[in-house]
Amino acid sequence: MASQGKHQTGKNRHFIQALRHAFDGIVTMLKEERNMRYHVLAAALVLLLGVLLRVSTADWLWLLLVIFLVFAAEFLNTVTEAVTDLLVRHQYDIEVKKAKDVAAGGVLIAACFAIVVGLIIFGPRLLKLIE
Ligand SMILES: Nc1ncnc2c1ncn2[C@@H]1O[C@H](COP(=O)(O)OP(=O)(O)OP(=O)(O)O)[C@@H](O)[C@H]1O
Repeated sequence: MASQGKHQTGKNRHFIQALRHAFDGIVTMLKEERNMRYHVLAAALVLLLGVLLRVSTADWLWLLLVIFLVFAAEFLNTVTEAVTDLLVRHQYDIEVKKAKDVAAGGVLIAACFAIVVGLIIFGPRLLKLIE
């Protein structure tokens, strides 16, 4: 394993080590990315609503799909920010702007898709409750 002091810089040697680093990545997202915490909160509310309104198995699959799409888009957004910040060290760069804006656009598209799916699944049920 390549290392700088006690810090690993090379490939993982076994599955558990890879798993630990992947877990570190998830913890970092939750600790350092405010938007990720909002996504987790929104996902928890969606799951609670799904349980309360007893949605069907097919609806659960859609809800889980959009939740994980938003999470994946946010992870890619953070990777883009980290790598581009490393490249330019906070200097303005038009290509960095493009990369960051596109990555943020990906999150926005995924979030809009999630809202549409949520409205289709929960909208009629919530309206029935109100009527
Ligand atoms: N080095 C740079 N060069 C050019 N534009 C930049 C640069 N850094 C940031 N920007 C612009 O600022 C916007 C916000 O930057 P960045 O995504 O780093 O901030 P953020 O608010 O921390 O994002 P998030 O809330 O997703 O973590 C980018 O979408 C981009 O338009």
